[in-house]
Amino acid sequence: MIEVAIQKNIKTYNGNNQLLINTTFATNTITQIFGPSGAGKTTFLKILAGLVQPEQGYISVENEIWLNTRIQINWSPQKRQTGFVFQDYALFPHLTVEQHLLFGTSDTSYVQRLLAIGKMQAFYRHKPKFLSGGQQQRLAILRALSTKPRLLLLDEPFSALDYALKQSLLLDLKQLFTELQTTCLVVTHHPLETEGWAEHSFALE
Ligand SMILES: Nc1ncnc2c1ncn2[C@@H]1O[C@H](COP(=O)(O)OP(=O)(O)OP(=O)(O)O)[C@@H](O)[C@H]1O
Repeated sequence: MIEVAIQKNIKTYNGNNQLLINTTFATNTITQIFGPSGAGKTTFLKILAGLVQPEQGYISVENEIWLNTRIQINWSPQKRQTGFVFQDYALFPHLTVEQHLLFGTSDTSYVQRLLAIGKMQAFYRHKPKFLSGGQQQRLAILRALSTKPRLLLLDEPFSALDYALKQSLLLDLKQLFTELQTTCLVVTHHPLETEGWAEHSFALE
């Protein structure tokens, strides 16, 4: 189980606001997170990854305490080892597709498997600027999986994919998550897109 209780001041165009989240997530499952634009979905994922600090908070993952501001526990992003797919992908411009994946693992057969899951075998030597938007998005997902993360945080990860590609990717990802025992939190503007795939939903008001 993942337990979260956080309070974060967020700056909006019409002043300051508070992001208050107090909930639990089941591990080894997929939870979709939705809510209106500006509600704090991206900020929440970044807090879980350790990239943004809340004013007060507690995060535990399977009884490991990642954050407890009351007693100054705050694991670094490196120690939390989450996989993260950013909305803007954050790819490395100078690395090829294959090098992106080898950055996270030295297991070359796993790299081949990831390339197959993303239908990226033909592009393994390409750098990001020679990839389409959908190919870049798939690479961002594969890179996040290259480290076999326990917790995978996806921020609008399927927005650039066509229907057929998305369906086959969703199936393959679910199989991989089961094997790796990965817990996945996925932010989406289109809950219908991941309905049926995600086992749980969480609404951020
Ligand atoms: N590190 C930060 N510290 C304080 N406020 C922040 C920080 N990062 C973002 N914000 C503010 O928090 C609010 C929520 O932003 P966020 O990107 O998390 O929303 P969102 O729900 O993901 O939105 P969208 O659906 O449009 O992507 C915004 O008003 C933003 O300006």
